Amino acid sequence: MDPTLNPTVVSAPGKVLIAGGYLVLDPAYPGIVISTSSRFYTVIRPLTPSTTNTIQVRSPQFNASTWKYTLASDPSPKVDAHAENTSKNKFVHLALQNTIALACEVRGITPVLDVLARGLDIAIVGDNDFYSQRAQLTALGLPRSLASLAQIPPFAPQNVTLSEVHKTGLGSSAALITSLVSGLLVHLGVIPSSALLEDEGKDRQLAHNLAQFIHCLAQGKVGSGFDVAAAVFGSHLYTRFDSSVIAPLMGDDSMQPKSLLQVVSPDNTSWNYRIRPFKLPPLTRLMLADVDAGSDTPSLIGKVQNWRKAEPEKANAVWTAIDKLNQSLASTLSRISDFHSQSPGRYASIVKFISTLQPLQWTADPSLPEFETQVASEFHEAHRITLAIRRSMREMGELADAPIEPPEQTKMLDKCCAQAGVIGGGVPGAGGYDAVWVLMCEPEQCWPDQWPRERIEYLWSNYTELDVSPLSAVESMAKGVRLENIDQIKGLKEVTQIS
Ligand SMILES: Nc1ncnc2c1ncn2[C@@H]1O[C@H](COP(=O)(O)OP(=O)(O)OP(=O)(O)O)[C@@H](O)[C@H]1O
Ligand SMILES: C[C@@](O)(CCOP(=O)(O)O)CC(=O)O
Repeated sequence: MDPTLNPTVVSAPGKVLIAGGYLVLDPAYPGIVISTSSRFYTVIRPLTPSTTNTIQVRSPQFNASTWKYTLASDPSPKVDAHAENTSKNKFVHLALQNTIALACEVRGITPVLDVLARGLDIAIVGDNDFYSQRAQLTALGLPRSLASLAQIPPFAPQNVTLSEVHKTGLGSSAALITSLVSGLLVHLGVIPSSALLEDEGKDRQLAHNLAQFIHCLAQGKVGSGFDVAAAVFGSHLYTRFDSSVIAPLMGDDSMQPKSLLQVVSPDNTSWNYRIRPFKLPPLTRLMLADVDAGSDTPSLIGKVQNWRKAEPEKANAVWTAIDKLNQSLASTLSRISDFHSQSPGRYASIVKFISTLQPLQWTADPSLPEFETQVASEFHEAHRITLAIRRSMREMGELADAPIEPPEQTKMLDKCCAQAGVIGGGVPGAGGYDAVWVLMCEPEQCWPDQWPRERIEYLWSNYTELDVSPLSAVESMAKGVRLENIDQIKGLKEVTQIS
């Protein structure tokens, strides 16, 4: 098969941290991270016309976004950006440099040079959700609704450069790095393509460790890493790794690590992150919105860290209490999923029943049979815990003088969480004014205008105190990074073909 027609295509999902913001920076506390159906795609083919050792990277959704590089291999593999590139892309450059260096270490330089003999064309695109679609919707004269988002063509051009784009907080850089690094690992023969069809295994861990390190290097800091972990493994309960594992590669000579493999190897026991299985309960739906106010995440993190240093005892007490709630949320949602496994039919009918009732009424009917009462009570418990988490996060915000859930967001979230069929909601990740998440029942059928998601859409589109725009993402059922067939992803072939 002609590799130009049959490119290597790898996708990786975005993320939403629904519980554990700030706490997850400390290995003592896990976070609940949900991976999204919105993904980044990397498409790798030989370059036409073929140019030995040249790598062309294109982001066709953006203006002036093509970067060219040359691989020099003497004395060791080095990727140099062409002087005529009109901008730099540190994330892409570091991903190329380090993934190629690893491939040379694992396979030897000759097989890698063989793959690069015709040069490489790499196209990178992200689903529309990663970038705000407000301007597109306005230009098309469409209201801000899920139906309108479905009318925007896939991988729509943003008509700006990458540095000007308005991101929505789904973790574009982590998904981009994960899909690019994993795509290269497959294309250069470091891992077999079948590795990305399985959910677990050492090759997936290798992709994680390498992507995690490159993402830290590109960001110039080591965060908790939950975004890269979600891009690789899908939704899960995340406990962070100790940053000392990548310290040897984070110094000044980081472009030329001595033995990259030794550090990123899945056999390196210093990688101590923990990934515990988790997914949202069946017949529920996560809805996300981009709030056009914006917050500076590093400044929020700085304030929380300063407060923790200044008042360690109080901070530990607050964090212990929040962690207890976060863990109860995870176990309550998992118990709800177990009820579904026990009796999918009865589970479906109780979800339909509570979808039209406000949380207060879920457990009020004494005539419900025991199983249905138990399921409804667990849903109510999840509702109660999400409210308690929000209260505690607000308390932390007040103590640290950081607007983690600012009053405007509280007002809107309270309205969302009081709707019939809504389980809970919050400000994802570091919080602030950027975004909100809401979890609701999504029954198999419903009377017209009775879907919880329609109520939330209606509320958001008529909300005047904040500028709220829904995203189309739901939870990714396909877990983390995966191999794709270009013909099965709508619009991908057209947007990535070489013009
Ligand atoms: N489509 C793309 N093509 C190439 N590089 C991209 C693309 N999207 C993002 N990037 C890279 O990722 C960088 C943005 O990373 P940054 O860490 O600022 O975003 P982020 O925090 O992941 O954003 P968000 O969570 O809001 O999506 C860009 O400067 C660019 O280098
Ligand atoms: C505050 C923090 O815990 C979460 C930030 O999440 P987000 O980028 O706002 O989705 C930082 C981190 O985990 O790296």
